[in-house]
Amino acid sequence: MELNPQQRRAAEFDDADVLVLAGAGTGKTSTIVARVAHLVRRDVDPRRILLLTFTRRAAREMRHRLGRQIGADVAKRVPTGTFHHFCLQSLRRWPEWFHCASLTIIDRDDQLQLMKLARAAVIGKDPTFPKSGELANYYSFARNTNRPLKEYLDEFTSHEPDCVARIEAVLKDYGARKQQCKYFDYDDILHLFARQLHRDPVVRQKLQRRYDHLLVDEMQDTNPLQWLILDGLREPAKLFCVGDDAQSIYAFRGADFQNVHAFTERVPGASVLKLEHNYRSTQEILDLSNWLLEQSPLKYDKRLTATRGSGSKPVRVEVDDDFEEADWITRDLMQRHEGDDPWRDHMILTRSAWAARGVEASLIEHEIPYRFIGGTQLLQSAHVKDLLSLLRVIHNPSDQLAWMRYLTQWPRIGEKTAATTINQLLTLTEPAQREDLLSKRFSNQPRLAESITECVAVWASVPDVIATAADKLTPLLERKYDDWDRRQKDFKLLKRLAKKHATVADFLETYTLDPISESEASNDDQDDAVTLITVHSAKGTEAPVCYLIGVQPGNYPHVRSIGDEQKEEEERRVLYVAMTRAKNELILTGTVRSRGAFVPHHNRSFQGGSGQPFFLSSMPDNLCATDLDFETDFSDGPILSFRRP
Ligand SMILES: Nc1ncnc2c1ncn2[C@@H]1O[C@H](COP(=O)(O)OP(=O)(O)OP(=O)(O)O)[C@@H](O)[C@H]1O
Repeated sequence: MELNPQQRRAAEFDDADVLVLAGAGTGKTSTIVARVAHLVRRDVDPRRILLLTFTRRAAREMRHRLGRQIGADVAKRVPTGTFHHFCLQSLRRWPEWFHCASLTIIDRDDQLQLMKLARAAVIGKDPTFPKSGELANYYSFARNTNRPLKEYLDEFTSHEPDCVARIEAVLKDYGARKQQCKYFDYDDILHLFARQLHRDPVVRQKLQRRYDHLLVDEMQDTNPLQWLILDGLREPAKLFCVGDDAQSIYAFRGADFQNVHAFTERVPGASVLKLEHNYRSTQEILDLSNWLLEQSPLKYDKRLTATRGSGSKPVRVEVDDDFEEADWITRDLMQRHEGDDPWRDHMILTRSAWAARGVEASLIEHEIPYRFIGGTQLLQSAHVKDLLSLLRVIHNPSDQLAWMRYLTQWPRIGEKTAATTINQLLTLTEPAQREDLLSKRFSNQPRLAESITECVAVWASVPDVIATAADKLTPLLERKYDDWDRRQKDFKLLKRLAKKHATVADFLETYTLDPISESEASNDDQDDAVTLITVHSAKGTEAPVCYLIGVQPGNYPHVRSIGDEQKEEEERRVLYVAMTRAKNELILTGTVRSRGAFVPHHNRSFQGGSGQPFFLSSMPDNLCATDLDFETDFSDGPILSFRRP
């Protein structure tokens, strides 16, 4: 692929720090990859180029593309990964710099468990007090935006001072519990790294000396904490950041627009370059996407033009309910497949895994191979967590949540017995002492201690550890879960994933940091499959044919965001990101029911009957074809069937 002059200028820009503002599909991934290749050809040591991406998937894709340009061996030497991955690796590599000898990364579920304990201890029973999920969000948001908790609570919540003080007390207790169990939640990783980087000049100097170039993808979705990390690492290293303000969809996690908008103020002398030619989509798809942005009160100053020229108009398909929507899509997919289109050319985009359950069921029913990215997370399933609890207690004997899960899954061990046992376990320092305690205390359950001993014996081989754990726990779990036949296949997936990891710690951490979905794991090596994907996971992806489901009032903008201008605006960008994934065909499906209100068939105009705002309600007719423009077939199944023009 030949770079265009704008892309080449960016890739080879050697004068200063640079921000590349790149619209959707304008080749930013291609440009970043070309930049790394350019630097390597200019004799920069690949190990001194740090490439930070938003997801593990994006990192894999970059490494793959880079391999094609400079050879896989050289590409492997370029440190490439997410901010979390990079920071965690640094903490592990130089624990003395960060004062963190051993740590266990906990996921959102564990975080909530721990928060529940803290809330119960400090507040007791008070249904009016914020729930654990809300408290965890406050905690995370304050840290990602790098604000003191009180300042954040005062500014962004409407709680009374007394309540703010109680929230602070719960979060303090949560912090103490974390420390006691040697837990690190997701945000601690960045926080600790950034804190040391800025507090300790020696650490800062050592880290700064390691890199000559910092390349950052999806700059618009970085948060203030991530900016602090970049700011601490730059100089003499040069920044090369690529972003698109119209694709910023992570404000809910603390992403900060200013990292793009205020770039030149923060990095004196930096240049801003633009990529404006879209290579992905046909002009009709871009016309609709451009129109959507133009409706915003924010000035995005963005009009994408298609280098590919004209194609077919996006299509709106209006359905009565989720079933009809699912049916319509599977039939359309099958029709296309019969016409020799491979499954992999099709992507179905959804707001959430929950919203896609109808479509997923229909794909299964019709035996259409699919991969769900962003769907049910493999490591979150109860039976998988049961198995992982065994690995976790060996990896970190202070891991109280894992002990609780591990012990209480055995018959006749309740939370009380488990809690007293855990208290005793925490006082012991040697593995043999713990195993001894467990085998004596639970002599009627010999497998409980045996499982630990046998896993420890094969600890050096991750696949063997998983196989042993699965073997020991299966008789137990078989009895616990009614649908064991369905569940046990996940253990096979775990064994397959295990092969990719050198240590159990790495295995546990990788998927806690960037969870993998059940179907993603099972269809990892299946080449020809439809992609079902949440819009938030879809950044950086594309497909010739994209179905965007649930395009209806109540979803765009989402009911929860209505009335909050910033959130509504983010919702617009979510829809924009979704639309701009399509290369040749974009199909928007949605129901005409909204909050129980039904719009009569002849009145269907995608506006819903409830008066809820809807981004497409004033869409000019010429931007989309509707399914009603095509032949209607009442003979079988769904009311509307669609024939491609
Ligand atoms: N110079 C070029 N010539 C031909 N095709 C190109 C060129 N640059 C990019 N492309 C193609 O355009 C498509 C989009 O490129 P890429 O994925 O790099 O875009 P992006 O800017 O990262 O997109 P987004 O931000 O929307 O995810 C890809 O299929 C890529 O191969």
